[in-house]
Amino acid sequence: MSETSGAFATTALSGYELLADPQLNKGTAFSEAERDAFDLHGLLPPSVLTLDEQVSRRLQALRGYETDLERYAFLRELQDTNETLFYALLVSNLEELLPIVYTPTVGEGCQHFSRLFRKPRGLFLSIPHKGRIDRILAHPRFDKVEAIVVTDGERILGLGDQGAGGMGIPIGKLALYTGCGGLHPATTLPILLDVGTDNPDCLADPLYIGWRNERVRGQEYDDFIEAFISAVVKRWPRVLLQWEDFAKNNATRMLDRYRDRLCTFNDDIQGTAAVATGALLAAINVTGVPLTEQRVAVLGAGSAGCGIASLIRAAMRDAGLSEREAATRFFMVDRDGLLLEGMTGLAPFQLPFIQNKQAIGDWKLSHPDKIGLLDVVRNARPTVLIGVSGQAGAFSEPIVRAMAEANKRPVIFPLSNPTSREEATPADIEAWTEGRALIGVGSPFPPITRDGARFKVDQTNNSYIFPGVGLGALAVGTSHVSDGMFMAAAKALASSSPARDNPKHNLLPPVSALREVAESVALAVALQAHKEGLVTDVAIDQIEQRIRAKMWTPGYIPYRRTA
Ligand SMILES: O=C([O-])CC(=O)C(=O)O
Ligand SMILES: [Mg+2]
Repeated sequence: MSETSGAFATTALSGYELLADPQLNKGTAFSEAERDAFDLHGLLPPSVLTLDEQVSRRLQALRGYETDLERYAFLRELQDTNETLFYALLVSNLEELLPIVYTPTVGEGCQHFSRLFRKPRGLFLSIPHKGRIDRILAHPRFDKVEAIVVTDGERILGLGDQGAGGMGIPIGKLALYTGCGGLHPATTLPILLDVGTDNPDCLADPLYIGWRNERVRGQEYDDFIEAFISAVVKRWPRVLLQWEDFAKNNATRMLDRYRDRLCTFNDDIQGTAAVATGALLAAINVTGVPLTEQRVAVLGAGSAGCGIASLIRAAMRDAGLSEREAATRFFMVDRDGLLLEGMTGLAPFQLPFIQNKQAIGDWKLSHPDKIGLLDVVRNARPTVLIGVSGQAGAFSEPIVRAMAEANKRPVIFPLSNPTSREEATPADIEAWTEGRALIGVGSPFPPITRDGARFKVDQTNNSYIFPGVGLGALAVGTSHVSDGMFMAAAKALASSSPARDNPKHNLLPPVSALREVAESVALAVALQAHKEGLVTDVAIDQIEQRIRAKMWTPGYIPYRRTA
């Protein structure tokens, strides 16, 4: 184990052991003095490089690969070899590397996880080892853990059940916690809860690395989650735990069950809601249509879709709409069409957003028994269309054209991930709306041409929110993560919108500015937590300083050897 004290760190590791520790390894950047002290001569080539030199060497190697999956594997290997270098490379090339470390390539990384697995990172907690969770968490390696991202791999992006391969997602999310939110890598821990998989390809794959079993459900599943959360809270009482890519019913159930017990949130429900709400608030500056006059159609009425609707509804109430009136502004479309009064099989979290039959009594319908998105757009004339359905192409030309007919500046956010699952491409939306739409996409796309110039479409991804929420929550040690904190995050994002100064500019800051975005989101979130009484031991005038102090910038510090 190592100890850091300001200008230097001490460790008892030496030789190969030191080089094999990704948190301590500096590779060719170990100085002559360190090579003397830690018996590294001969194990390293003689030339001593700087971190900058290492970064440019790695960048060159990275660019030489043919596919993004190869680049993903290269970066994962680097992360498991030398974390400081990995983060120095990431932070100085966010725009280029985020699509590899994170969405969309991380999705492929999950699909190929069993092939790519090299070294252990994070924890795999599986049903057969339920009785051992305490012992596994007890390892001193995890003493510094403050932030956990956990998945059970059942709904990985829009790619469905990836079983243990889902581990790629917590690893990728935490890379952003450090790269954008500045949390020290030693404080982060990715966890995969291996409760089996119902993906037949995984089950049939002789090289599948997960627990080869159908998914455990019902009471046994709930008991396992309970054992996990109890062990986590016992080991790290103040930990921040982010739920990621759980299937819709479990996502909402677990959030409801545990949000009062620890400092926790669900990124797909709350993070996605905050980025969508922030981008919508920014769009209002451009369209001039106030929140109180917005109507919102959402394709995909799962936990993410209903999370978005909840936060926008809360913003509408803040803007002066009554609870009742605000509730009528949402048109949620799922597999069986528009969520409507009298439908059976609705989940509790969908109930606040069902339309009543009277309200749609005069609609002209092409399919009265199942009201699809096109009928919704033609009749309800929404001002905003959001997709979290995972269905590529679901925003068809007639649907997008109907949005353009109903609105001078339609707001269209196909947010499904990865790129292959997006409801429409920015280029198509641009063409079908004669360039009038305000577009936000979940995954990165190549720039479109607008007014004769290249225009980068906003990646309206929860990466604009969760690193800042985590940073803000941890910097002030908030006991819980409230809905108000996500509203504060959304508003902070909207207030950093480049479109505020010029309506032709983007709704969101560029990906290259995600570190600054995280810092301002963190400040808003921490101030809100303070206002809600969720912070007990940090004075309000210390908050900004706490956040800054918590942000680690990747760099090497000298080592001294202990016995
Ligand atoms: O990971 C992302 O890019 C956004 C997200 O949470 C999801 O799609 O599940
Ligand atoms: Mg997710």
